[in-house]
Amino acid sequence: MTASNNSKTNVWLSIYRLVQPYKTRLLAVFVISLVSTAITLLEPLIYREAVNDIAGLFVQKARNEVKTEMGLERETEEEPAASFFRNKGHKATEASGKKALHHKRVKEPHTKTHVAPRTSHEAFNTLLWAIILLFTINVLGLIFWWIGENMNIKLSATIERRFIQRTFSHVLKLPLAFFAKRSSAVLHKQIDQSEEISGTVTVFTKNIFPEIISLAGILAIMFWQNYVLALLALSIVPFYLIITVISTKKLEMSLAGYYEKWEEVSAEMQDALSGIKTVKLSGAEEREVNRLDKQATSAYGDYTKRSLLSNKYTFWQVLLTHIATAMVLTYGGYLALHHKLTPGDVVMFVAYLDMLYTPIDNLASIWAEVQQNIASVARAFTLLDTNIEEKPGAELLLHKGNVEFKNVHFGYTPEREVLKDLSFVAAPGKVTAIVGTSGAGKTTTVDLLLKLFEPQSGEILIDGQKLSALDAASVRRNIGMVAADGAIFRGTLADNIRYKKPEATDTEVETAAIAAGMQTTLQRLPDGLKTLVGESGFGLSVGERQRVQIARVIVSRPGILVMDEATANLDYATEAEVKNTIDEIRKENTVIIIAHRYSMVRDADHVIVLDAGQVAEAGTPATLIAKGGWFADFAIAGEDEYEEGDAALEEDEEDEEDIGE
Ligand SMILES: Nc1ncnc2c1ncn2[C@@H]1O[C@H](COP(=O)(O)OP(=O)(O)OP(=O)(O)O)[C@@H](O)[C@H]1O
Repeated sequence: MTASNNSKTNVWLSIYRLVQPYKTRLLAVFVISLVSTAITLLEPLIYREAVNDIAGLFVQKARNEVKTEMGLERETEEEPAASFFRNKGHKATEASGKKALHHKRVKEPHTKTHVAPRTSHEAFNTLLWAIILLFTINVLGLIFWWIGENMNIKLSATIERRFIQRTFSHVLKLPLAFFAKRSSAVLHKQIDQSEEISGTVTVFTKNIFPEIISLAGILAIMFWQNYVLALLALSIVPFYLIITVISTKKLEMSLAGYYEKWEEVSAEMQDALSGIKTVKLSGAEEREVNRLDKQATSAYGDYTKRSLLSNKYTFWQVLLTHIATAMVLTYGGYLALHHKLTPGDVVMFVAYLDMLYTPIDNLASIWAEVQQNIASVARAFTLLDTNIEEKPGAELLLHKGNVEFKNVHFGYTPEREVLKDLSFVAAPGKVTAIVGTSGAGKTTTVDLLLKLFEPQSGEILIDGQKLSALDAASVRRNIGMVAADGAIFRGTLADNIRYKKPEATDTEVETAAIAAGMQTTLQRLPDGLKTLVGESGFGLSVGERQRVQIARVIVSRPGILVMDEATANLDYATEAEVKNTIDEIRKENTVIIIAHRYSMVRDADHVIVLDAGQVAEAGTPATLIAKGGWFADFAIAGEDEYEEGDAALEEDEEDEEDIGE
């Protein structure tokens, strides 16, 4: 089996697993769709009876004319309407009753080669019954279609919902390294294949299986009625199937690239829209449009090529059906002229022929559609096939929160080691600061602590428990992380603050907000904590967004607090407020601070200076300043900046006082 066949089998297996819980409902949709399709198979049989009875009227007329010529008694004809009312049990006149009784005779049946004579009232009756039956069949078919369609819609919605839930929940559990290589827009499109999946599933129960069964029914009736005509009608089918198979294969081949290009187009748009401010400030609108245009032109090119190819095959398919109809009409007409077939049989055959190609046509187009859907559904299933690397482990039993890195080596890629033999301890009840040049590996260090990545060698311990053996979720529950780029979600400010601890009370949320220095923000907002914050925390300044994140961590009362550039966007006054909160927290917790600003680490208990993934200096701020190394320079530069900031702050306060006076 080739790789592509193998992956296709996997997709079908995955689809099967997905729909298995809905077997009974799928079966019900199938049976109802089958009834609504199968019921219409009776139509041509009714046409035949009606056409033959009307033809029988002419036979009767011809017979009477011959009898008149020969001087024999004519068979009396009755007014059709009178006959109808009589048959329906209405009171007819005594005379007409007697007349009817007199003419009551056994209806001679039509045979394959002979149309039996019919009186006007017999032909009228048949016509009337044919109309009633055709109407009833169509209405019943419509009712079954309606019921089936309603059931199908509900089932599709359930399958779509289950599929999107499964894929989304799986993707959320994937390790962070997985997301680093992918655009979120592409991922979003890959996850959202719900319509295609339900379309693929229900097309089987609603269309494919009922169409196949009706096809078998039509063939059986055709062969039963006249196998020569049936064979003639079918002589075209092999050619039709060859075209269908070729077209499906060719159209399918062009699909994978086509989908990839579309994902690129939407990723391109999302990138530009999410970075709209940068786009505008860089005057890059035109460039972005041109970039999109290039991607879109290529995607549309593929789309057009595919559609033109599809039209070409449709043309040949339809032409073949016309040829088949012409052949059946010619031979059927010939047989009818030679009294070897009744006109009703010919009409019936043409009607069945029409019905025969409809399911073949439908099956071909449905199959092409399924192939199309499968290609995109396969992309979603590849996501599901991506292994959840976050292995389950033991629950972290947090005691005091002692963090220890022991000879840790780590690299994002095998070629480059980012952390080299890193060892340090962050003790409980103390603030440990990690500083160093940009790219030294500070964020990587805390990402390893949060189990977002696994070290290649060495060990990380929390209260003596090996991180590698612990459950990632339980580790993250116990560590509060405030990052510079943390997200604000759509919802109220309070919802955002209790994101890590949904059960937090309103008072807890409010206390945390105040501890994070949000008092002024809350006074400014009309609804306070109930204020809705939009996408990406729209309506909040960068500093305010950072304070929300600090409050989020404070409310969750983590045993270990990690702040990665958490106060970078705060003014010195707010930073001082946050530091007071940290001072409170540090009494019982382990605090790790990563900062580029000296003011944030000057009161730390222990400082680690990282340089190219290694500890270059370590000790208290005072000892490191005394040593006169990198930290000493950092402190001097930081003090100057802090004093400037302080002076600016004092000036602002004085100005405000002046205005107040
Ligand atoms: N997902 C990633 N894939 C590959 N390399 C990465 C990834 N994330 C970071 N790096 C690289 O690892 C190195 C350390 O990055 P890290 O973010 O830990 O540095 P940092 O000290 O926190 O820097 P900064 O102070 O600028 O935030 C950098 O050279 C960076 O380019």
